[in-house]
This record gives sequence, C-alpha cells and structure tokens, in this order.
Amino acid sequence: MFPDSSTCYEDCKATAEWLKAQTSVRPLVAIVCGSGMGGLADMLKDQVAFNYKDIPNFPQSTVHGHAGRLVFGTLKGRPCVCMQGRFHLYEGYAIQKITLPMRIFSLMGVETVILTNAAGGLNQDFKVGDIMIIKDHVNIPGFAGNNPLTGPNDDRFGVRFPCMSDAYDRDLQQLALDVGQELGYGDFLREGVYCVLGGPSFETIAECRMLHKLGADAVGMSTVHEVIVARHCGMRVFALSLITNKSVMDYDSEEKANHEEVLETSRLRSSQLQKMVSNLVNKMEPIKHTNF
Ligand SMILES: O=P(O)(O)O[C@H]1O[C@H](CO)[C@@H](O)[C@H]1O
Ligand code: HPA
Repeated sequence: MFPDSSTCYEDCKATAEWLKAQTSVRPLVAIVCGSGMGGLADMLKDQVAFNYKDIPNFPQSTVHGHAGRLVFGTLKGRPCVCMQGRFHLYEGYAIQKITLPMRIFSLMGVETVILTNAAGGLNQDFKVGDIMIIKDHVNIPGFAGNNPLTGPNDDRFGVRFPCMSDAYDRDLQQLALDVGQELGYGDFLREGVYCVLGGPSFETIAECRMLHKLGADAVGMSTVHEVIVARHCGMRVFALSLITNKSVMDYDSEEKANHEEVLETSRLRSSQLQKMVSNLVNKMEPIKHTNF
C-alpha cells in the first residue's frame, strides 16, 4: 500500500560509523532545517559538511529550498549536526527512509533534536511571520496506517508502542518561550498544534476548515514522522513552525498557497530564527542520565 523500506539497524549503524570516521565532531544536538531555513546551518562554527549524495544509505533532497547537506560543527561551543534539507513523503520515499537520519543521529550520540518547518496558519489569530512552538501534533497519514514505525520493531532502537503524549519536551518549550521573550519576539511568538498531511498539493478550503475544527493551529507536510522516530529512539524533541502563509479558509479569499511565498517568509525571518535556535541551544540543560 505504501512504498516499502524497513530501516535496518546495521545500515543505520554503518552510516553512523562512516560519519564518525569522517569527522571528530560528536554531536549532542541535531537541527533539522525547514523549507528555506538552511541558513540555520551557517551558525555552526568549524564546519565539516557532506553532500547527502556522498553519505552511504542517505536519501537525496529533491525540493527547492532544501540544499541536501549535512553540516557538523559547534554552536555556542556545543557539538551539533544540522540537516540542510529534509525529506518528505511526497518526494516518493518510504516513510521509514525519510526518518532514517533520526536513527543515525541517535546512534551517533545525539540527545536532543530541534526540528523547524514552514507551515500554513490555520489559527485565525496567527499572522504570517509568527513562530509557533509546537506543543503537540495531529498525524493524518498515521490515521491511514502510514506511520514510520510500521513493520517489525527493532528493540535496539526502541519499544514497540512508544508513548506520544510527551513527544514535545515541556521544559524546552518553556525555555524557548523565555528565550523568545528575552529577544523581544513576544509579538510573534505562539504555541500550538501542528498537523501533518502527505502533500504535495496544498489543502483545499474545506480541508483547512476541517483541520482547524480538529484542533490544529498550523498545517504542513513534515516533522511529525521525524518526531515519532526521534522519540522512539529516546531523543528529546523540540519543534517549531514558522507560519509562512495563512491557510485559506474562506471561499471569498483571493489568496493562493504557493512555495515561493513559503520560501520568501522563511528568508525574511531567518535572522530571528537563527537567534532563537542558537540561544535555545546555548541555554538548554544537558540531559541527565540515570545510571542504575
Ligand atoms: O516542512 P518543511 O520541510 O519546512 O516544508 C514545507 O514547505 C513545503 C511547502 O511549501 C512543504 O514541504 C512543507 O512541508
Ligand atoms: N500547507 C501545507 N504545507 C505548508 C504550508 C501550507 O499552507 N505552508 C508551508 N508548508
């Protein structure tokens, strides 16, 4: 029913080992850049970068605004890896393939994943340019059985039935709100629920109205699959949406969603996004490990 590709532990391990042999950076934080947000990688110091095409087992970026480079370096002294380009269901990859980087990062020792995305604003109070801290998600492809954990469970990654009610780390959400306030971003800082669809067609008016009624504040075509796999591996997750366009909810509206507007809004907010992510990384507490 869906493209088939189980991600085998040995393949992920081989890629993690290959990357570890190419760079001495041992990232604790992974940052995934949303559409047009590749500039987040420019914040890293002492960069070592790889094109996806040169990394064993890695998919290729096919979408404008996703460069297709994995960048290692330090941010505020913390070792990080940044995905300059993510993978989406509509590119034709199996859902297990688009989330493969999460498993590779986990095997490399990453503890915290920061995901960013561009999204349409369903919440009528939201404006273009708002930054929404994601507190929860609605996984529409998951309702139809397209979940990245479908298939045999490998216990070396995580448990068969992972909990998702704590998917988005509450302390990091609060820290991001504090950081945003300190930076003077209060006027465009929001919290809300992100809904993922398969894309690539943008939503109809009826679909936007339905998603809003279902409790979603923003809609996009990414992130949730990565969050599920990252949580399955036990990594801590923080995610934000940049509201790049207002979802069309009204039959009298002349507005039409388009990727150019998405990329342009991302470009206009790139410096604030960079400041927010770098201050968050600077201030986040390392994960406390309990040794029994
Ligand atoms: O979620 P990111 O990767 O930011 O991209 C968003 O922007 C594209 C649509 O313009 C879609 O791919 C949507 O998911
Ligand atoms: N819908 C879906 N994905 C998106 C949108 C949208 O309006 N904007 C940016 N990514």
